[in-house]
Amino acid sequence: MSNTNLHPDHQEEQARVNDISVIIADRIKELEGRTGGVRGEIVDIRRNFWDDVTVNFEDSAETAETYASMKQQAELMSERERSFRHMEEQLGTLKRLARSPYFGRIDLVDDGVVSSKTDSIYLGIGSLMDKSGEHYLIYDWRAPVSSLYYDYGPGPVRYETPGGTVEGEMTLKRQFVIRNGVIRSMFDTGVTIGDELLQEVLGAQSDAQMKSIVATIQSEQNRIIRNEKARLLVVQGAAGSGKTSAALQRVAYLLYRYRGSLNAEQIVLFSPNPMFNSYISTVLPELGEQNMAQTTYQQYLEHRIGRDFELEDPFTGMERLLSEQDGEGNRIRMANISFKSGTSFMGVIDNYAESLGSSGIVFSPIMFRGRALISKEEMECRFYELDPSVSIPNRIRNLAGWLLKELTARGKKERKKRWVLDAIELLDSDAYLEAYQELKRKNKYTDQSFSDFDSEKEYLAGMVVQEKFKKLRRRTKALKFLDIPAMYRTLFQQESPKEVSADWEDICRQTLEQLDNGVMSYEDATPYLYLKEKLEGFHTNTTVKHVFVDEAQDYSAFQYAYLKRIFPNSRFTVLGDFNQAIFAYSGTGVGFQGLESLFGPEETERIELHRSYRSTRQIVEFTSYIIGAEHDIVPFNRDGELPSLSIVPDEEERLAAIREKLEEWKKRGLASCAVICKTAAESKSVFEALKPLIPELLLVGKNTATFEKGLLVIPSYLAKGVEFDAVVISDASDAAYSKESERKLFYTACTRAMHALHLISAGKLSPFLSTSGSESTYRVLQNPARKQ
Ligand SMILES: Nc1ncnc2c1ncn2[C@@H]1O[C@H](COP(=O)(O)OP(=O)(O)OP(=O)(O)O)[C@@H](O)[C@H]1O
Repeated sequence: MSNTNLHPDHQEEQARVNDISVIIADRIKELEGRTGGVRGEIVDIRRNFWDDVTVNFEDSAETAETYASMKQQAELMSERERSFRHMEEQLGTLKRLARSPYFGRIDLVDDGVVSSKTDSIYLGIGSLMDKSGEHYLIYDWRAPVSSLYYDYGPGPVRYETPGGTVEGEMTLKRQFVIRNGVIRSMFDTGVTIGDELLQEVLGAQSDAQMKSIVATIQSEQNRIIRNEKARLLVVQGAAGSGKTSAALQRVAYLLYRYRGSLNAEQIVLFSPNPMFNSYISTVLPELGEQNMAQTTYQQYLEHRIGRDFELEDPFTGMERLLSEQDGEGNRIRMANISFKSGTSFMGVIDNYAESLGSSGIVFSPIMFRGRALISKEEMECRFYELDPSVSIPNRIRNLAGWLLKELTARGKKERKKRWVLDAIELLDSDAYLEAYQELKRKNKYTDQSFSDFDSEKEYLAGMVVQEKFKKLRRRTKALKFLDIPAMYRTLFQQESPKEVSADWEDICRQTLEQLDNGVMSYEDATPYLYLKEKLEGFHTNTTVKHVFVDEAQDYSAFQYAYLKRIFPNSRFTVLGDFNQAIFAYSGTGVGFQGLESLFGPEETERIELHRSYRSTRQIVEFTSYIIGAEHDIVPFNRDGELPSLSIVPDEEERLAAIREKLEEWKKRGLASCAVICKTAAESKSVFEALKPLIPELLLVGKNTATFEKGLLVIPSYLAKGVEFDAVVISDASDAAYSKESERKLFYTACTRAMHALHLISAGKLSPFLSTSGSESTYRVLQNPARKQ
């Protein structure tokens, strides 16, 4: 990094930082005072709430007045609370600015201004005005003018503002690293922002949490962050090209740009696994914004259908496929997965659902005390009597209304039954007291003991039946009288729907077997939900305005079509890399690549990122060969050691080599080192063998909720999206990675390394390492690591 002492403007810039620091400190002091005052007011309002409200319920006029006065007090309190929250947010931003007020400066000469005065624009993570409130001392990085910093180097520039296009000349572009009020470094840059600063940022060690990249956003990333036109923004980017980073800064940008009309709860991010959620959780708060809603697609499925079935998660399916040998069973399973991932299966379900409009809906009888209180036949009869031109969900709702009425009527009949009389006798005295009070309130007590006894019994019988029927009513309201699992099953007992799949019969057999075991495989879950919603009505979420899908290559075309349907008012930003499409159901990323058809080309924009920032140049060159993309992926120019490979004779040596590497890296001070194994089973066995020798070793599994630094063993498919200082690929042999379907998995695993990558192979080497030309991208360590 350039030496700041040499920069001629250093003193002047430091003086400005000092001035700004004083202003920020004053503002903080003043705001803290005001915040304290508002806090006190809130405490007072809460404490005196009832003193300040005139409570009188004597007549309707008094009651209305009481409510009005309560409402007024409540409004006053929530207004105070709102301004308190706002001040707290401002305070948070000021405190962050105090540590590092800005990271960039651009000098602009506006072409349209006669005097051609140069404006110096300083960029930080929040804005700061001068005392008059008329001039910006610091511009928020998301302000329109700040875009110039990311998109241009010195020279002619243009940018859009709400008032139109502004053209001008950038005469200076300067970067700063300021920590605790002191300029650590500053330098003037050309077109690309801060190769020097980027070098430093990327060369640093990884963290348990992802960092914000606002100081070094690259122009191609800026296009993603500030895109406002596309209904569907598709980002295809190489591993480590900053897709997740761009997505998170985009959320921050949108929250700024649409402040007032968009809040964090209206943005949803689908992420690959729960651990990833923890990994990215600090980026937005660091930028002074709240986190968006985060979920995994699996969590969503579980929430919607987890009670109907044991839902297989994608990782279990993955583990099964990776561990299985090639064979007919596996071939059918692949055909099954691929068929259910496509939208043609959606068409099959549409046709099936339509046919259910005239016959075939399977109802579950409403059972009570071992008998059908309302039979399937009754429901069927009632349903198919309804006007067939009305949609199925509306007819179902109508049927539910009828069933609820029937439950009331049949409940009344039930009151005379022996079991009710028996239950009344077992009631406690509170129930009797309640009956007495209720009858008295309704003036049904006659003081004639016989009829009083009868009314009481009748009342209690009503109570008993009502209590028992509660569950039936609840289930009816939840439309549980529809037997969706049976209908989904029937779908696979049909004659082959026209030209759907040559493997239809095999697919049916395999699916039925699985359903009979009570397991819903991952590839069935969305189609099942789709059928369910076709019949019950779609659970759409109209409040969400932006959906982000990270690791977008892992979603099937079917899942995308479904997501579009449940978020009808939303724009979509999907970010993925078809070279990392490792799940069979993603059809090697077909759903992702064919996304244009979702909204049509007019509403879709596609941006490609070819530059990779995560790893050293050597690692990027090595990994690019694995997928034959050596000419497509451009490494950021950061040097490191060549990836290395140990060829070892046996398992024992393999473990010794892993241990040796981890110890070497630990000594070098690399804080996060991962041993990436192909499967969870292999991870467990490596972990168990090494744990006694390396006590701090951690095992990451699909349920691991937080991402931690340290020495980890992790299965390849869970390492998606995250990164480590150094990575050992525990088994780079032909036995582990040789099938074409495993190439992307191998690539994904290797691309997790930032600074160092080591591979170990016992036995024949994976063919993915022997692409012609790739030999020079790694070095083979001749001596196995084992120490005697
Ligand atoms: N403009 C940038 N400035 C600084 N760091 C960056 C920039 N862009 C990306 N990075 C860094 O590069 C690394 C990879 O970024 P990120 O995880 O967002 O990439 P990705 O495309 O989502 O990767 P993958 O697909 O492999 O999961 C991160 O450490 C991130 O901080």
